[in-house]
Amino acid sequence: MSPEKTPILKVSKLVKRFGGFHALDGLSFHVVPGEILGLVGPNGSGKTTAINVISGLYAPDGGEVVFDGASSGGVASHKLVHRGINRTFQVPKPFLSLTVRENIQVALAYGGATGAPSIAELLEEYRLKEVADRPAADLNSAQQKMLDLTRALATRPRLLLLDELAAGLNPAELDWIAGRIKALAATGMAIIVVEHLMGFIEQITDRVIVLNAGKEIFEGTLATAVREPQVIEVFLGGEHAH
Ligand SMILES: Nc1ncnc2c1ncn2[C@@H]1O[C@H](COP(=O)(O)OP(=O)(O)OP(=O)(O)O)[C@@H](O)[C@H]1O
Repeated sequence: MSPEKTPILKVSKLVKRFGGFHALDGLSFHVVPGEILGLVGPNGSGKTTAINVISGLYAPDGGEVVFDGASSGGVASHKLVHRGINRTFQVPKPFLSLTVRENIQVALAYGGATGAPSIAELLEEYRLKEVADRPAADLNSAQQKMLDLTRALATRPRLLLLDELAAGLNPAELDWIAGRIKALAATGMAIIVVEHLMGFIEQITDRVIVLNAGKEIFEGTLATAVREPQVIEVFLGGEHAH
């Protein structure tokens, strides 16, 4: 990460409520181009909600999201895709009856991004070539995750949000996808990773934000985070999100 770079995303005092419950309670952070930022924290601490607000799935109830110098909070997902934000889902939802190739074709057409990778490149790079002409319904869960990633990449995001992409992958697959994610960041893409697998987070992130109850309780490297008493307490069940 180059600290002198201008952030591509700035989140300030973000609030998201569900009824009276504050899933995000004044969250602030930024990410710069080429950086891989980890969002970690116990179950229910607000990680996926943060991704959902930044990607336009939910409008914030307070605070500000600024992407590439313009306010983006409350802007619909499809508009944000065209502005350069895309994401993967904890549970991918491909068009099950379409083939893998057709799913990627739909994303390429939808994104309409100049300089987007080709279908052939995406199939090759994300190990989907062998299953290209099979319906997405036939894929195993690791392949579904890769299809979801290629769908996002087909729109050529400048900010990519990865929500538990690594969950369910075996150690060899984890190493391989860590390399792919680092290669994407090396092209200048900003990447936010939500993940429970700490080894994986340590391997790929430049910096982490630790969340608890919708607030940041730590910002820095994971190696430092795991020595912070407040972080340890939260993970071991002291002052917990629930
Ligand atoms: N659509 C929703 N309606 C009501 N409550 C919600 C909704 N989405 C999230 N929540 C609540 O907000 C809190 C934060 O959820 P969120 O999914 O962001 O946590 P998380 O840190 O991603 O957790 P996990 O690690 O388990 O995925 C939880 O208590 C959750 O139940």
